[in-house]
Amino acid sequence: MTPSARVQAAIEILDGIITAARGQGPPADRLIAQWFKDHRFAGSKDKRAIRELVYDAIRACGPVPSSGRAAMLGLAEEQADLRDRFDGSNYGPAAIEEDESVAAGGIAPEWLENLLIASTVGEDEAKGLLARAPLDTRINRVKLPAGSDGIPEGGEALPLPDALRFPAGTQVMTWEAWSAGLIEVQDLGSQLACAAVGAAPGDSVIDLCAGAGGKTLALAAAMANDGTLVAADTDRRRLSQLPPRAERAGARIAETLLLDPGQEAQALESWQGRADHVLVDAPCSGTGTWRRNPEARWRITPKELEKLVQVQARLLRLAATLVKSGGHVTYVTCSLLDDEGKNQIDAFLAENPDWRADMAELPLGTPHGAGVRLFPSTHGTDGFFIARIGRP
Ligand SMILES: C[S@@+](CC[C@H](N)C(=O)[O-])C[C@H]1O[C@@H](n2cnc3c(N)ncnc32)[C@H](O)[C@@H]1O
Repeated sequence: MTPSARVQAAIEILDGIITAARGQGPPADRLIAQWFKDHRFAGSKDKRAIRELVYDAIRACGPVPSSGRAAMLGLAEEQADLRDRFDGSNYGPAAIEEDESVAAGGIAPEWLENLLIASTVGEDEAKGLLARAPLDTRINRVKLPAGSDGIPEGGEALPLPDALRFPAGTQVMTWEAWSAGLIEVQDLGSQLACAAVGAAPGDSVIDLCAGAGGKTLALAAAMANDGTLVAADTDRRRLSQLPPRAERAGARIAETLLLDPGQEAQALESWQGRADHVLVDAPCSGTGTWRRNPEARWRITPKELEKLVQVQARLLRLAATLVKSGGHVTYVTCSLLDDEGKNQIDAFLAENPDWRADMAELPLGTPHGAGVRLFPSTHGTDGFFIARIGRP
């Protein structure tokens, strides 16, 4: 493909991504993969260049652009030589007309930028949300006890002993060590969230929003496969991905529990006041994961955010009923918005003055309210809020 044809391909894909973002359609990655499937003439170099153009354009536009072409012209404001690709050549984009619509830059739609500012996220921290993420892994101590061989070479050591960082794009999933369950792909921020729980062998632990089990597997490893570990979620599809992952990782103690939305407490009735730890990795806007899903900032709406905040508050209160005296709830969101983090814990502690903030000591994190925040720019992780509170 010519360089201009690649730009036109990226414009077409961006059109699909913009439509999907407005109508809650498939994520960008899936739309890109579909385009490649439908256009088999694109070679591997074409694919790499097109993917890069698409993601660069998404990152370059704060608000949702009016079209893929407007988004690409927005990117051309940063990468001036891109304008030369609008040459009207065969399969290339038509020449640029005067007064054409050019998508606005910025970090995110204005309402979201305002919320980030109100949540004291600085300009550099906000920009860092759109950086490229490296590839972090966790050594699975269930299968690779300390001192054993088999740890992949070349990884950068990180402030958690089992965390190793590789460059973005490293194909870890093709490695024998991954197939054998010796390592897991997991952002350092997620690993820190699991460390904050403080789960130990023999404990009873509930991972209340387990999804496909990324954190469940880390908890099983921290518990050395000894104790009780319930992985609950309302999403059948995500939860169904957990048992095969647990099998590969040798996480024998993980048991799944599918919840009915709105009926979670009934399904967990037998757990009232019994758990040592409950992890609430709450559903959230995902402002901390824009490095991986930059188009997520075009998808979220104020109304959806409001609904998420309500669900988070409900799940936090449910979690509190499940822990025993002396037990802990660890509340985590991959968001930097205070409404989804600090304010949730502040409100809970105000309503429940007998509970106390009892944050675990972590090697990274900026104190924020009763917990800490992690920033891509400062800590090299996804953005997170993590707090741990204790029942008297
Ligand atoms: C941030 S994701 C969890 C990611 C997962 N813990 C991991 O480490 O891979 C939030 C999860 O909350 C789940 N969820 C949403 N509403 C829920 C509810 N009412 N009760 C339990 N889980 C819920 C979603 O299905 C989603 O899997």
